[in-house]
Amino acid sequence: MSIIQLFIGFIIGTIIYQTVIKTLYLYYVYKRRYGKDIIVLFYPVIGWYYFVNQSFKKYGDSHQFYKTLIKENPNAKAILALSGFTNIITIIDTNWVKKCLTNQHLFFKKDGPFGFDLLFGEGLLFKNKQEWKNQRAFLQGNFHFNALMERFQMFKDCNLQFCSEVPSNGEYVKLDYYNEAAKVSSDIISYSFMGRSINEIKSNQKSFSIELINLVKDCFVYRITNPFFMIKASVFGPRKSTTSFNSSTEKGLLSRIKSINNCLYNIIEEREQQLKKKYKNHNEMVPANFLDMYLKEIWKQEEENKESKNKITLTRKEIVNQYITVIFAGTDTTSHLIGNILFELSRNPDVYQRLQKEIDDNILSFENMKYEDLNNLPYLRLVIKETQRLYPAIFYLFGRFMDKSYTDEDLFISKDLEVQIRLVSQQEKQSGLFSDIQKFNPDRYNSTDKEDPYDFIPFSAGPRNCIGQYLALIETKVAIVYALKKFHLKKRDDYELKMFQEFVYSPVEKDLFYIKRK
Ligand code: HEM
Repeated sequence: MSIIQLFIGFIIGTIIYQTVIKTLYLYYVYKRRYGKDIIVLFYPVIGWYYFVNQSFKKYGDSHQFYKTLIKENPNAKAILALSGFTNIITIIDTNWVKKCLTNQHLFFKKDGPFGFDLLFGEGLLFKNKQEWKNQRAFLQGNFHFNALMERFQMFKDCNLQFCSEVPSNGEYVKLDYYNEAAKVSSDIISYSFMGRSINEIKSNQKSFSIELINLVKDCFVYRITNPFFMIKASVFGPRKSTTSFNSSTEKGLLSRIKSINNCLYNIIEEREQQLKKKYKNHNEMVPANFLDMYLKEIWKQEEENKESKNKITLTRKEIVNQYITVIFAGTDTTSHLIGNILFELSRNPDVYQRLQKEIDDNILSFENMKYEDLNNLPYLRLVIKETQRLYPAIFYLFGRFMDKSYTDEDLFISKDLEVQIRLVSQQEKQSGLFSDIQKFNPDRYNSTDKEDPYDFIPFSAGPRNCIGQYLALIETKVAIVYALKKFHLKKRDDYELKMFQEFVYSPVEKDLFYIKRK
């Protein structure tokens, strides 16, 4: 038997084991244990992305298929699915979700978009165990209220470019509001991390952060839609598959990744030289942004290393990957929240008027607005929450894996499964607070009925929740105050709302309302 025949035999054997033997065994174990509490789905080879597309074609909503499934099975605790070549359990039950999130240390991440190791490998989003803990502790301070308060003026400055092309002749126009908000979001994160000079850099002939976000989205879509890569990943694992047997599309993506990484290494090197000219040693240094904070730590480790031969633990790759991580995790998620709030205001005049009044009563002008003024906008807080309920940017956490199976009196998760944790569970079940689920009704959260805090957790929950959530909320509040102070919004009657999940779950049309300068 030749080597090629052996290789083909190995691939076929792996596929049969993954899709038939392992799958049937898992379904037997779960059905025996939980019966109807577990929904079973089969998407062999083509993967769930095919059904997402089918759902979009049929209902204009890529998630309608799942929403209906959960509504029709209100007591289901989880969905067990073979997607492509992977067996996945999607946890729906609120208590089970709580158990998974409070025991985050038992789960780890090992899969992500094409090239995720090169883009995020050393970043917070994909680190695990002790390394994740160290990074989280190192970064945390930058996302606390005090640190955000210091950057408040920069948050305001970045907003001045929002819808700057709207003419001053008083005419209503349509724009891609999501893209407008994305420019603001990515600038806020880039300036916080790198300082303002990042704006001058271009990669692949496009603005740096826009190229970065597009590249990560392209890598995401490629990972979940390309059968060639799906087969490769199930045989060699997602890391190795990125760099072996590359197709021309993969080579194109790799070259864009290389050029983004080169740009970032150059920025770091330049800044390092500036700092070393300005300061004699690390103790003198006053970091102006996240990059400086990292460079100070590297400098410190290098100085200590000279004397004590300690290992240098912080690398320049970590800085590059961390920047890509926060830009990616924080841009589209926040800009979609802002865009969706404005869209809902445009078509809910009562909510719009009430919020406009709250803002006008409490904030005299955008220019003089102070950080503390944001605390006087309780209705805006409800509007944000209701928008996140109707348009959850993220439906599921990144897939988690385990070293050993989890078992307690009520929950069993086999280590042979990839675990997806669903962040939206209550609303499809149509009970209590959520009886009118399609309606945009911020007041539902004013109700005395108690919701379980784990029913809806747009920023996730537990120790591995979103590190940027306060930044996102402050940025959103500033953006909404700016929009309502400077512009009028008007409903568009001729649109059809269609929702699709790429990285974030978002409207397909991006110019869903009219806007006019005040
Ligand atoms: C509305 C806006 C946002 C939403 C809905 C959101 C949602 C989330 C969710 C659900 C997770 C958990 C992911 C997982 O465990 O698989 C997460 C993690 C994360 N988010 Fe956000 N996020 C938002 C804004 C931001 C911003 C503005 C930043 C940074 C500037 C950010 C940075 C991160 C990072 C670094 C993680 C990984 C945390 C860790 O693993 O310890 N996010 N986010």
